[in-house]
Amino acid sequence: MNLSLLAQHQRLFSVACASLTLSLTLSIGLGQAKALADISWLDMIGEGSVALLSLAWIFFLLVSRPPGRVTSALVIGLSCFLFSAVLDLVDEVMFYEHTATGLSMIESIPSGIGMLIMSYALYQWHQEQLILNKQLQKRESNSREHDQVDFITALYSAEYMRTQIDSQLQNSSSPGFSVVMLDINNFDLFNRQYGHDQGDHLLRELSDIILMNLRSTDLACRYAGDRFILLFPDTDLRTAEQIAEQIKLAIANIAFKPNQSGESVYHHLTFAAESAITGDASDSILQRVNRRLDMFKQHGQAHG
Ligand SMILES: Nc1nc2c(ncn2[C@@H]2O[C@H](COP(=O)(O)OP(=O)(O)OP(=O)(O)O)[C@@H](O)[C@H]2O)c(=O)[nH]1
Repeated sequence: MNLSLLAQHQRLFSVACASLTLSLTLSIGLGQAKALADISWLDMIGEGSVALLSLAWIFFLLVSRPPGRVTSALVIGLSCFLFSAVLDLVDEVMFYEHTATGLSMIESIPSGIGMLIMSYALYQWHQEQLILNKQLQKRESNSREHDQVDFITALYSAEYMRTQIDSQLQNSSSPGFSVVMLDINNFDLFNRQYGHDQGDHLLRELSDIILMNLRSTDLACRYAGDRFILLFPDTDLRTAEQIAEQIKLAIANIAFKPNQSGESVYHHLTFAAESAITGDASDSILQRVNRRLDMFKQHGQAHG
């Protein structure tokens, strides 16, 4: 599990810990232990699960969401809820003679406030998701299959591209789409000079530049290693080549800074394009464009 986001949430982590500590201190400090015979174990299991799951939700939020308004509101709301859930749990094993009314008020108010804050956060999350969906459109086509995502670039894999090409072939009576395959030149040398991590970082940055230069209907996937494959629905070969040329130009002009140093490294791509022809299958069109790209690379040509 990747815990790197946790380091960016120290304040929210403290809020959750403070809520847990305060509720435990209050509920244990103000009460007296019940006799074992008076404890309802069924209630303990039910309320214990609510408290534990609230803690688990906070943990998963902290390790999976970046800092921001939505994350803060969700964690603060859940921490309020956790506060009430812990009081509720502990009063199964403690009884409160003099403070019962005060504690029951303290117990019910934070969970209500927590629910309100979380409802606000969920609405904000919904708004955030609408924006993210727009950005995701070029990463994914008609379906979402997270087991086909390449975790380095967050682009879909070649397998996903095959399914999307197949659906293009099935949906149109005469195929009217093009594909482009891009390959980074001398990526092996870059890996050897700056290390594999920097190579991964470069793949991510290049993916972002590729996406930035696509239209909302196009799709980019990682084919293999330093090869990317693009799908342009309803697009002729010439237009697809023009877009690929723009991507190539954009990448050639970006100064990549390995290890955040002052050094600038520029990258060049080779690409090949193919249009679908009658009788094509996803494999045949991918093989054609792959072969064409290999041919260009062998002859040192920029593109076809
Ligand atoms: N960092 C990183 N490197 C990868 C990954 N997948 C493949 N590679 C590396 O990509 C390199 C591809 O090497 P080549 O196919 O020779 O490509 P190239 O060096 O760009 O050579 P040309 O295409 O002929 O210019 C190899 O060093 C692989 O180890 C990855 O996920 N991350």
